[in-house]
Amino acid sequence: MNTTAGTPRPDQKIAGIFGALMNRGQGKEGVREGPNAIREAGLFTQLKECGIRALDYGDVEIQAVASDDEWKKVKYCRTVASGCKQIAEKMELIIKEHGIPVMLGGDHAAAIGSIFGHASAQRQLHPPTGSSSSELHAPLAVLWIDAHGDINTPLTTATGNLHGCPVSFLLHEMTGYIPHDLPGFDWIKPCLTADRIAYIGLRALDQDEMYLMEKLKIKYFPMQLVDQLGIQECLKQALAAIDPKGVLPLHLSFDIDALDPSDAASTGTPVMGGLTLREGLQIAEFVHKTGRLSAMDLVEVNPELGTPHQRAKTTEAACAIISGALGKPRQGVPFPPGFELPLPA
Ligand SMILES: NC(=[NH2+])NCCC[C@H](N)C(=O)O
Ligand SMILES: [Mn+2]
Ligand SMILES: [Mn+2]
Repeated sequence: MNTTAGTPRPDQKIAGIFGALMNRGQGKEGVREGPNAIREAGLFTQLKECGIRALDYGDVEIQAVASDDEWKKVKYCRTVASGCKQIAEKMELIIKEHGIPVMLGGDHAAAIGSIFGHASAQRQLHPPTGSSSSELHAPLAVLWIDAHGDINTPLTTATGNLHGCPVSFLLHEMTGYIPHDLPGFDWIKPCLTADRIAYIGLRALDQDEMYLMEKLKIKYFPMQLVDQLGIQECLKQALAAIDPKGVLPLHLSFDIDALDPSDAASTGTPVMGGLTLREGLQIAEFVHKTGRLSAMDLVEVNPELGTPHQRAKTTEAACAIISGALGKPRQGVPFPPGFELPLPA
């Protein structure tokens, strides 16, 4: 290894990486092994090689709440709710310590906690000015990369899986759709308006989700638009919609199933016809380039699914996307300012 590798770049915030061992937002247990599989695939080494500083904040264990019976159709709502609360606290801690939290999932229900925690921290850093719009939403915008909309409500979900519902808990416009007596979730308050979230990669919206997207005028770029416009144009338009002035801290919530199963098969709800890894990397790099990445999720890696080869590809893709979002240049290892290659004496 050459001596420039690992030279920390002082201009950069430290990434605070933690595992959210959430596996009750859907039925496949192995997704709680996602964070360790991503670590084992070499995430920290890769970051270090590029001079990107990162700290491992350990894991948030999800404690099973006793007698967590289904509420109507919804499965494990008390367990998911209490896990998300801990995740929110972890996010706040990392942001208070001036880091960029990177949540490794776990299933996407964990994003209820990560985005709520991110929003609370931003609110504390930038208290509302008293205007009605600043009261309404915390200063942040969310880019949601996914095959799915994850905007089902506890009443409309067909599967009862909360990983298909996180966005409905976060939007002010959805308040009326969240039942008051849903056990465990009394702590969660919406923290975003629908104009602050955009989606890329969609190809499996449920009927009610499609209705909500249209009704709330959410900006979304399904796969056919990615094909028609190209990923760069989708990114430009998505960010212009959620952050027209280009000033907001950004939360990148990346579900690995946004990628095509040929690049990321080890995930619980794969859908054909997805983003290429290269499009995924362009998303990560685009967000990095704004200089406003403030937190990210990389969720739904389930190393117990697929062949060993598919598992290796999926975890490698996850590492590459995280590294890209944190500033790894795709061409290789960067050299620090002032570096000169020694000549032979
Ligand atoms: N985060 C995910 N992979 N979500 C998949 C959701 C699938 C389906 N729409 C559901 O609500 O159950
Ligand atoms: Mn998904
Ligand atoms: Mn998702």
